[in-house]
Amino acid sequence: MCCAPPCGHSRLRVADVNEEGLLAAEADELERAAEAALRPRRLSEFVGQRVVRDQLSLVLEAAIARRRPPDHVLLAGPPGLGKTTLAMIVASEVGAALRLTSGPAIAHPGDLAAILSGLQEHDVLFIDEIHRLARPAEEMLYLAMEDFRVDIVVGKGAGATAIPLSLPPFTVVGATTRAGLLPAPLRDRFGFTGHMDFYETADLEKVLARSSRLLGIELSGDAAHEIASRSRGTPRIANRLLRRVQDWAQVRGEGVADLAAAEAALRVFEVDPRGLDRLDRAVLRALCERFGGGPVGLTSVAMAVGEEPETVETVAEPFLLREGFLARTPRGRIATELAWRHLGLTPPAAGTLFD
Ligand SMILES: Nc1ncnc2c1ncn2[C@@H]1O[C@H](COP(=O)(O)OP(=O)(O)OP(=O)(O)O)[C@@H](O)[C@H]1O
Repeated sequence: MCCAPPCGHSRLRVADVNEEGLLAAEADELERAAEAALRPRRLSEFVGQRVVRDQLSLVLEAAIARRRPPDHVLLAGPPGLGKTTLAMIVASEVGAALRLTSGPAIAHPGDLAAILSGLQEHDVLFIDEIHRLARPAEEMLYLAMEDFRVDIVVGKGAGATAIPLSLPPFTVVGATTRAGLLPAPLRDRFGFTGHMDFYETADLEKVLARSSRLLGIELSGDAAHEIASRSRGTPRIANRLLRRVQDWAQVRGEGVADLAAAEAALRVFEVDPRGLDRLDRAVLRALCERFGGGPVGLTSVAMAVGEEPETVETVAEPFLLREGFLARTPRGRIATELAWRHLGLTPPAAGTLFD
């Protein structure tokens, strides 16, 4: 995605992007549109995450009864579990408008001041990747969240003055994949934190059943189970795999997403029976084959697979850790015996694995 306006990148610059870049941008856009079409709009349509759903439902019902905007909400958890979807649901359940931004898009406090001063009463401001807000913007946000006020600084140096601007009551919904990186003063300003966890296979089957109805594709129960169990506990992945199974069924199959179609499509897209994809296997292969099973630092692993450390840490690692393919130690990442065996490699002799 391009940066916020102050970065100076004009939209016309897109014309300079090579064909591959353009195709990638278009593919991203299509992917986002397909994802948006499958988003639940109300809390009652939101599958799974029972604890967070019950907690949020209470917070929202109480706010509606008091005719007040809900308390600020922080949603923490790995990517693709439904944080953006829940932020949209918060706005629609209380009948408010939703404004969207993200930590990296707010480079200067002035960017945040512009967003805050444009808010209307009861708006819901969604800040994705809130842990990536720059420190001065973060401090401005504390004041806005607590006192509904922002200080606009006019002038520079000794002559600078702060003009206080009152804001209408509003709700911040922050999303983070790295709750531990949020400074305590910011964390404390959220009245409710929802900790989102990976979904059970049965819940993902329900997500898939709903999505297949919306996509107008016939999905058999065993195909739904197969797709769900290879989706790494993540609805975004489940929906994405469903669309690839739909492609396969329509182009190579009989138009029905049955078990044979699901297995064939997942083979084409290199999603293995444990749900590991190319990046997961590349991480494990680098650990085992290049670093002898570790321990090795995140940056070295990321360089070995040609990805950003943050991508490896937030996209591949949570699943690999949870499934027991990887362990984190103070000295770095290590591949477990399961990882070696999954790749068809012989683990080092017992007792030497974690040395
Ligand atoms: N509980 C759910 N029920 C049905 N569909 C869901 C659910 N949670 C997520 N989805 C679907 O998964 C997709 C990804 O969800 P969403 O964008 O809200 O995730 P996210 O946690 O905000 O991800 P990121 O952190 O990467 O921004 C959406 O298309 C949405 O339709």
